[in-house]
Amino acid sequence: MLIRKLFKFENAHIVRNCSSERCRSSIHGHSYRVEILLEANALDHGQMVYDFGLMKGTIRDVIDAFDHAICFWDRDDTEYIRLCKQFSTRWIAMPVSPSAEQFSRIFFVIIDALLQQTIMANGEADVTLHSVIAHETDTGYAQAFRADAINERMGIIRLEDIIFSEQCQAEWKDPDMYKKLLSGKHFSNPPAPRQIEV
Ligand SMILES: Nc1nc2c(c(=O)[nH]1)N=C([C@H](O)[C@H](O)COP(=O)(O)OP(=O)(O)OP(=O)(O)O)CN2
Repeated sequence: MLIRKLFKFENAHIVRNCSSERCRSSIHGHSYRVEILLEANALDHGQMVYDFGLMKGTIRDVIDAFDHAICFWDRDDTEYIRLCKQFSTRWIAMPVSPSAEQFSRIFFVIIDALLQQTIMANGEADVTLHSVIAHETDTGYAQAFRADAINERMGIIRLEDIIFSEQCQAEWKDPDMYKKLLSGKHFSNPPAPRQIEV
């Protein structure tokens, strides 16, 4: 079974080398909508694949880091990158260009790692990330599956190569969240509620 939760953020970028002239040569913004699709073959004690409320922890935080931020490819012009950092306290450096396709891959890689490092507490069984859909506009989106996230031909995405500015990190509930993710630490879901006999 699949479940899906929608998140939203506003973000600015340039996508170098693309065919659309406006897109490659002018900083512009989008109201992104990101759909996170989780999959499981069994249900937890609440008879859910994964409580939507749990997705409003580290998963929501990491997506919210992109809100009101500028994203740039770390191979972009060094002066452009310097100015992004100078004029925006919220920025994210990415090892790939910020197209819708790469946003969906980036979110897949981060959220997959978050889920794998999360200790489940309410009987959730084999919950995995199925795919991530990044809507850049009302009319265009990209969907990344596992085979896309881990695909050298699309560019290698390592967690350590995604850099969040200090301000982005400071606004997380746990400012050390990404450092913990990088160091393989575990995240704990809230303790299971007392089971009600029915
Ligand atoms: N496959 C992709 N194509 C384009 C991307 C992308 O990420 N992946 N990005 C862009 C630009 O960022 C652009 O701003 C969005 O393009 P487009 O959909 O053409 O935008 P419009 O606002 O013109 O959308 P309409 O709904 O068609 O008016 C370009 N291409």
